[in-house]
Amino acid sequence: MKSIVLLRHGESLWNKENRFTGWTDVDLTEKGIQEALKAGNVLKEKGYVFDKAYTSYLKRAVKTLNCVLDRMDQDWIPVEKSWRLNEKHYGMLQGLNKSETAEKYGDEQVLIWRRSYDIAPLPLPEDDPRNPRFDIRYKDVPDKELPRTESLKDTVDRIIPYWKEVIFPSLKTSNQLLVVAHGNSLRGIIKYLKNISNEKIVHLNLPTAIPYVFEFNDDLKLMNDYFLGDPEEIKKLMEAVANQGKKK
Ligand SMILES: O=C(O)[C@H](O)COP(=O)(O)O
Repeated sequence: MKSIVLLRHGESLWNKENRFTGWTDVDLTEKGIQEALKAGNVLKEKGYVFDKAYTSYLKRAVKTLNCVLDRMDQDWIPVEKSWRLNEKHYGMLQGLNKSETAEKYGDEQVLIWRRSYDIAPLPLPEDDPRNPRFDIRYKDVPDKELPRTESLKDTVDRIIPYWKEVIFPSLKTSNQLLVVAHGNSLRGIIKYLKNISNEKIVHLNLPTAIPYVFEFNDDLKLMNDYFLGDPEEIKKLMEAVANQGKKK
């Protein structure tokens, strides 16, 4: 069986402060580093040997990947970074506290901004210094492809071509691949892989740094998917993520 392991980064500073992050490049907390190292231990214990890893341009994902590979003593494997694996762009919500935003606009509106398939938060103004066009790391990305906000659909539209053209085809010549990315960019990939409806995807909340394994047969057909960890604990972590967008 071939497998692709999807992993959300460990806790970031803004996860800890419960702020919308999106494309803001915040670092991991100490807890986030420990979570990433733990994920590395789990993958090592299960005997994973990755042929290649993929991650985003954001340091919380890059550093999580580095911690995982360090723990596995697989620091040497080829790694490809792509802006296409970045988190959903959260537009004008970036930096705001999620539960304060729920106090102001209501839980339901925040759920729409966080989890609906095709509704995006208000965009950053064109001249906002946070517009990715002013960030040197995106200098090779055509301006029209750089978001100032995104719905999950927009995220899927930029990520799935990369999945189909780069990540998935490399499974033909590999056995195990690792993708370290973000809560919503991974929700987009999972929606595509499992053909989850626009309505059902609202309820998927990914915990930080819990490996999610997708197994494929030799014809690259998806056979099985499961998290590595205690199901009860994972359920609680998922509920905690869902609750981050509610009033206190
Ligand atoms: O960008 C963010 O704020 C997080 O990475 C994901 O947040 P969410 O769970 O609120 O979508």
